[in-house]
Amino acid sequence: MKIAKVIVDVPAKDTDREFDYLIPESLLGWVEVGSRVGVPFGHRTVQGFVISIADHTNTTFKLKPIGELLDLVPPLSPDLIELAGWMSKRYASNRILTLQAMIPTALKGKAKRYISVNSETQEQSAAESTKSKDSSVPRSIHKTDSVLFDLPEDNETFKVKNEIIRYVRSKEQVTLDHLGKRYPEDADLIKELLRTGVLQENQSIKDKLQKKTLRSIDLAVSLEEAEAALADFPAKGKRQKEVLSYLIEMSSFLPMALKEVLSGLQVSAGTVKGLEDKGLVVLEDVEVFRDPYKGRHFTPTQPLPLTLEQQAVYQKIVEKLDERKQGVFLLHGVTGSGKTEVYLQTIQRAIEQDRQAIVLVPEISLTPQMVERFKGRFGDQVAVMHSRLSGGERYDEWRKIREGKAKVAVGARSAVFAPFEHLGLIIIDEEHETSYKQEETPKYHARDVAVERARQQGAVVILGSATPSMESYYAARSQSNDEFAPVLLEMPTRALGNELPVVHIVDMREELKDGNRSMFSRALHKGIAERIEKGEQTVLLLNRRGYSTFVMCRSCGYVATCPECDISLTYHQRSNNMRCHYCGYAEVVPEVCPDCGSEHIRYFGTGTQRVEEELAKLFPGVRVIRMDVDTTTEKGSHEKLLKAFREKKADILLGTQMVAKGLDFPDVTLVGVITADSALNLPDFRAAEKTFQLLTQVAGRAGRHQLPGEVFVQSYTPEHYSIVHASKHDFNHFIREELKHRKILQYPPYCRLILVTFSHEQLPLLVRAAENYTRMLKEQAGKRGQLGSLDKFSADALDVLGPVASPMARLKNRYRFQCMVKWRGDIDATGLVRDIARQMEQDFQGKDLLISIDVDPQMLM
Ligand SMILES: Nc1ncnc2c1ncn2[C@@H]1O[C@H](COP(=O)(O)OP(=O)(O)OP(=O)(O)O)[C@@H](O)[C@H]1O
Ligand SMILES: [Zn+2]
Ligand SMILES: [Zn+2]
Repeated sequence: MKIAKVIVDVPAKDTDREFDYLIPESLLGWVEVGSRVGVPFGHRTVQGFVISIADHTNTTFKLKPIGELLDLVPPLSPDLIELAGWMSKRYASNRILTLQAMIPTALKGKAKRYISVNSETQEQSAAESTKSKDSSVPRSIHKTDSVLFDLPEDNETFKVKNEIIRYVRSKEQVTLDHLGKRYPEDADLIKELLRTGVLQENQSIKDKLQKKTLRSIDLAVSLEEAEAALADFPAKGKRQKEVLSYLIEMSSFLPMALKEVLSGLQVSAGTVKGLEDKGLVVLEDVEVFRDPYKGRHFTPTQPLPLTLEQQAVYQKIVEKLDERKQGVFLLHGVTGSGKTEVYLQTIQRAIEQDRQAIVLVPEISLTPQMVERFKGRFGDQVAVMHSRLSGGERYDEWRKIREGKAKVAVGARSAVFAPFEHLGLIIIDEEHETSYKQEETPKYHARDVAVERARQQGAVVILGSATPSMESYYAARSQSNDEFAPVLLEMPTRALGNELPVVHIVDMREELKDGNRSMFSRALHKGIAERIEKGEQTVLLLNRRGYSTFVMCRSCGYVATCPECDISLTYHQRSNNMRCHYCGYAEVVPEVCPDCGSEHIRYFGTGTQRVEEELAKLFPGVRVIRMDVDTTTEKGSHEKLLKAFREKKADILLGTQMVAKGLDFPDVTLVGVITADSALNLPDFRAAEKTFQLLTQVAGRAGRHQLPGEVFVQSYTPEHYSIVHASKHDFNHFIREELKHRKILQYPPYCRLILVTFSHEQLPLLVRAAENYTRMLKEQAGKRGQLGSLDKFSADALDVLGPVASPMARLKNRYRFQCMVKWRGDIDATGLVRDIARQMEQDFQGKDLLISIDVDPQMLM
């Protein structure tokens, strides 16, 4: 009797455990660790994952059998199952949600799957056998029948394989179930055919794969013809002429959404219809979801001879790869130092060892430029996984990996789960990026998952950045008792030998004093004007993240902060006060600056749109591309905008932090940061770190090629150490100072955090629950002798701040409160926090209290 231990898809506390099911005779040999199955649960059938197989059960009930097997090849491998167990524990998350996070959405639904013969492999294997097999073996004449027909039929295995293939081909759509039943004895053969890709699983997920279209407008004639038509446009058609001229101007973005043109120019559909009647434009429904890489040609690249710095780093990594043991490296290389080339060549080595590699990049920098560098070197062996692919596209890429056709997976956070069987290398580019932390359950950090996965598989991890996170750098430097603390590798100069750009800090208080109330300082204004004249390009950064605003004095730069937590107080319009989001401290907004007495004190925040308007006023006729959440919602728009900028269709690229990363444009010689303060004053203990990173990254966009670069950073607090050190490209001094602050206030890396958020529809009940929780947590920790403030140098300690109202105090009709747990040492803080949460949820059962736990949170707002 074989028993499968199954985690079922019923995300609730009391179902978050293993359930035993009998493996029925017909599925013996098919159900494996990692299989997805349908099992009876109460009165219904639910999905589940097999996490282990045993010979006996401890249950006294009569076991129910597994109902069906959902995939012939298990979507998860045993090592991923193990990883999921580790994740649930570390992040206090439901096991089913953790397992589901590892597979593409397409596999989560009730998709209908069937088997077919893979037409590609069909020809391939036929060709291969032609090459290798001895000529006396008869070959089939019919191409369709050619698979494996070259193999001697006296071999029983091949006979059966051929029969299975013939059978599948004879049917339109054979379901998995059907095939399994028909060949009950030959599970292994079918599996092998699937694994080698001779047979493939297809699925029809109707709702997910439906194509979406968008009503779009395009020129119906060539650009020249359109320009000619514009020149002698009848005087009556002023509106039509406007539209035509706009389309000509935007020609590199065509086709574009019709509604964008209508609302942008404030014209009616009739006007556009007029142009259509004249045969100048066409309206059509354009498919919105398209494979962004389909049909694209990637120019093949060859490995570059490495610079001395690259060579030294490469050597160290390869030595570790050759040992086939876990190794973690922190590659600290300045912007333009050629980290990517190091990635490419170490991947090459992993491939030569017959192992595979994962490259994680932040979603936002997963641009074609980035993809191109990997596809250019490794061609079709690269699978790309990111959220902008449609469900079907993502499933296809995933399958390429599962079937062993891809050797390199490039993707955002979740690509860390790419189902490779012999993983050699995991690279995390821009390792300091907060987007590696998933904000929904399971709230995992891809960096930590990568390190754990590498431990399991004896693989190497490279954490690359020009501005490593405090956590990674501190771990590398202290080489603590943690045996997996990363080894620090440094590349302090640019690969092409050019200098890092000169960074000027502009004191905006001085501007105000001299009567300049504009958001552009005189220096930046002049810089932009010069670039426009010379035909060079400018990147302008306006960091405006989230909804948070703070109160600042424009005369002296004073910002109200919490006396306890040293983070900026957040302005609340409704109550006209300012609050601390860590501990709950509040005060009213002062009328005059407490520091200098000026009246120029108020809440602060500017949008990109306002900057754009101001640019148009200051530089008539200037061509600006604005890149922010509003202009990049549509798929591919991000890329289109960057392409246009690269082709020099604009003088200025203006945007939020998306313009800061990974761009490599030769003609960008000026970078301006409109106000560094909006990053510096986020209510987050990482604000200074984020500011330093952002300034360093964006400065790194200037002067990367022949032309030298120049950077202007505008600020009301120009003496702040994050700004001063960023302007000198001085990571070491910055980190020293930042660590000092962290140590005094006891923030990571000197302790770890857990954010616990409570939500409920009724406020009084919620407050009571949050208070109870905090009290219970303190009591429990006290009992264990762990409660204590962290500044008393105890090795093991736990402290609780709050509860306070969350920054987003109400969401979807639910009130939210939170408390922050700071802890350090060998104690199982996560377990404690989780156990009390479960206990409380149980006590409040039916009252709909939700408690969410975020271990090592990145977003504290
Ligand atoms: N060994 C080399 N020989 C010649 N050129 C190189 C070499 N290595 C890198 N380069 C070039 O140097 C430039 C910068 O390299 P790359 O973009 O990889 O730097 P990076 O460290 O990833 O920078 P960033 O952190 O700013 O993204 C690129 O144009 C790249 O082609
Ligand atoms: Zn002031
Ligand atoms: Zn506080």
